Order: sequence, then structure tokens, then C-alpha cells
Amino acid sequence: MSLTEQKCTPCQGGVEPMPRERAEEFMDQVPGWELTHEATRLQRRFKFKNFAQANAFVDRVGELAEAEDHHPDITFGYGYALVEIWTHKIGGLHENDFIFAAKTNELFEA
Ligand SMILES: C[C@H](O)[C@H](O)[C@H]1CNC2=NC(N)=NC(=O)C2=N1
Repeated sequence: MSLTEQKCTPCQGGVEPMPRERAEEFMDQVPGWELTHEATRLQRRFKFKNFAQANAFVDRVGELAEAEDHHPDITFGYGYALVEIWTHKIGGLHENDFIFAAKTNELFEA
């Protein structure tokens, strides 16, 4: 099943973060994203024509975050939005983060 067909599942903690090797296997399903912070986070910088378009994208990512109950950190400004996602409860990556990244890509492409 593709990542975009799945839903972020509640993570109560108590599971190990995904090892780098497993995270790297997911990377071709989330084009444009990169691993940062020793492969404990995902990030992508999205480019826009202006501030309003970046702002509108951030709003849609926010709605996705509420729908999935999985929330990225976002920094945005004129012509860009930097989206970072990881699973705070485990201090690293979970499959949820890849689901969220894949869905964010879909929003960008829509
Ligand atoms: C119960 C619920 O799943 C948690 O509080 C969620 C909310 N959103 C979250 N978002 C992110 N990015 N990481 C988390 O660990 C997290 N926890």
C-alpha cells in the first residue's frame, strides 16, 4: 500500500525510532525530502512564487496535520516553506513521518 493511502497512527512512545538504514529505504517514496539531525528528522524546502502562496500551502499542511494528528514544524516566508517532521514521542522517525511527508508532497502537487 502506498504511503498516501495510509493514515498516521497514534504513537504512544515506547517504540524505537526507525534506524537510518530503514529510513533510507523509504526515501524514494518521498521525493524532495532529506534526512537531517542524524537521520532522526525529515525536512523539505518548498518553493513558491510569493508570500501568499507559501502561506496558503502552510494553511493546507496545517489542516493535514490536524486530520492526521501528526504535526510538523514549519518555517515560512516570501517564496518558501521549510517543513520538518519527526515523532517527538520517540525522538526520531516512525512510519507516520513518511506518511505525512508523502501526503504533504501530494498537497504541493495538487
Ligand atoms: C496522541 C497524539 O498522537 C500525539 O500527541 C501526537 C500529536 N502530534 C505529533 N506530532 C509529531 N510530529 N510528533 C508527535 O510525537 C506527535 N504526537
